[in-house]
Amino acid sequence: MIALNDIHFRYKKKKQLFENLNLSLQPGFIYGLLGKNGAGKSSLLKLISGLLYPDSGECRVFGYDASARKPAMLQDIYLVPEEFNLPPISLATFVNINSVFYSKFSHNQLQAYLAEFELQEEDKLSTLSYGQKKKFLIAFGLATNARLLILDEPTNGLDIPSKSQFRKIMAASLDEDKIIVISTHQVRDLENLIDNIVVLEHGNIIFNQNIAAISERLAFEYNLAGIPEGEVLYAEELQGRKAGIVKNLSGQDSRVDLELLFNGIIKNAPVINEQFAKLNYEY
Ligand SMILES: Nc1ncnc2c1ncn2[C@@H]1O[C@H](COP(=O)(O)OP(=O)(O)OP(=O)(O)O)[C@@H](O)[C@H]1O
Repeated sequence: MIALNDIHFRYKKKKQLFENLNLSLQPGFIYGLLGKNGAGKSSLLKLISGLLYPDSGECRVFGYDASARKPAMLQDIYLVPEEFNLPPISLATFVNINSVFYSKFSHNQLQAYLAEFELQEEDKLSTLSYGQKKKFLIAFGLATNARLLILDEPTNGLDIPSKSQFRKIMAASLDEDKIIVISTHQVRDLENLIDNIVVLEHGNIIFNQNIAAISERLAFEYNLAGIPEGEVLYAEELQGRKAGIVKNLSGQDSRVDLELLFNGIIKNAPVINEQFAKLNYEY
């Protein structure tokens, strides 16, 4: 489990980014971390992986203090960053150098992922496109079998077939011990993949719910004509019509539209959160 307790953090000469931030992430789930540019997603991921230290509070990863960066913790974390510089060596050499840090690294799994992403081990990293480099890091990260896999904008640069391969591979790689955190702007890429949505805004967690609760409480409509105003929680123009989020009064689970949900949360989080107040109380 990962627990962030009362985290305070600011970059030098910048205003406070996180103040009293609390978050808990459980094994067996894929978390989607969403937020506008500058909301604090990458900073939060760096705090979790011990690359940034909180000014106060603590971040515990599988019982370890993340900022201590103990080897036992580090071998159980893999972060695929949004931006990276890879050395001009072959994929195979990169794997030989780096796999030793991960005691559960599987060369067989790596080969299967590389084949899926159509990458050759003898290719030089410097000759790969941005999307191919990203796919290589994702494949390497999965093959580490780290219990915490963090992916910052993983689908950025991936073509359409690679995005669906990515979703398939991610879903298949999750087991009850693993926590996968995916940060992205491309919310549609996470559809049918994530179990929980965490939305950050100006360093605050403004929404944190699981998909099952969302599909039970909210419904996503592409034509709001005829829906009583009191049931509409969020509306936006979509191809000349009004689309939006409504209260789910049908008793049936809805199909969650992550883009509408994200827009609704950013526009009016309290109204959306209100729908979950009873649910939280019940638990
Ligand atoms: N190294 C840094 N030094 C100073 N300020 C930083 C640094 N990195 C990020 N920030 C600031 O912290 C805030 C959060 O940035 P962060 O990169 O965590 O956001 P983000 O949600 O990942 O954004 P994006 O979606 O654009 O990648 C921003 O205001 C940013 O300017």
